Amino acid sequence: MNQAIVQVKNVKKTYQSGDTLVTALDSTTETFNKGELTLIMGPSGSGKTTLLSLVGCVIYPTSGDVYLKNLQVNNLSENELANIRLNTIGFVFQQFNLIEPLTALENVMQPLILQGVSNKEAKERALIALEKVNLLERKNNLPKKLSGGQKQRVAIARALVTNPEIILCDEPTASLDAKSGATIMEELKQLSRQDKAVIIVTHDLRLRKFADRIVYVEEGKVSNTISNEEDYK
Ligand SMILES: Nc1ncnc2c1ncn2[C@@H]1O[C@H](COP(=O)(O)OP(=O)(O)OP(=O)(O)O)[C@@H](O)[C@H]1O
Repeated sequence: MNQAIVQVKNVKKTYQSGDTLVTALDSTTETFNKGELTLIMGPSGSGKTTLLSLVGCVIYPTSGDVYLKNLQVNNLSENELANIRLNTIGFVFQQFNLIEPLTALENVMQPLILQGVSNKEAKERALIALEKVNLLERKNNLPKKLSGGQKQRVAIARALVTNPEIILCDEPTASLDAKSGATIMEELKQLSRQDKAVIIVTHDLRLRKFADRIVYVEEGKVSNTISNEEDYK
């Protein structure tokens, strides 16, 4: 049975935008499980990235609670949250966010160096992560010498090199052609099968067939959650 790893309970997030208070997310309760690939879908501006940011301990809720492995995290300090992010969560973004002057290998080593792992061990583990995404032969390339799909695979290797239990992705396939996007999704699906929670914000309807569960967000609220048995397969 899949085990709950992140729970948001009755969370609300508002932003002050000039004179207006924007409610990005309201009255939202949702559980995310290990061993599952979950998509967060919904119209533009509906609150998807806000939900992902709360799950990723990147922002604090205005009200409500966030639990990560049964630890209430919304009362923790910025530093404590930074530690949780470094040790428990891997992030993958649409724009890859690779460091341009560093090679693929050095990019993947970065989270480990931040964790205080020795250079030698960081290199060994980064090579294993690059191998997992079939990119070992490109290890010495700078990002500008990689295709979009290859850059995203480096970003995935960087996200998984610390062996995080949660992998969060914001539009990971949006900059990619259909074939590279499908490869990335296969790799993310495989990671979910290694007992990780993989949570992906996307507009791309084609990704539904990879999902175990789809959480639909509309106007700042979860409108529907579908367990993806046979619906889209
Ligand atoms: N830092 C911010 N300051 C002010 N308003 C914000 C901020 N971040 C998000 N919002 C607003 O909150 C609402 C939800 O934004 P969010 O980015 O979560 O939506 P989304 O569903 O991810 O949108 P998209 O699909 O277009 O990326 C929007 O109205 C947005 O303008």
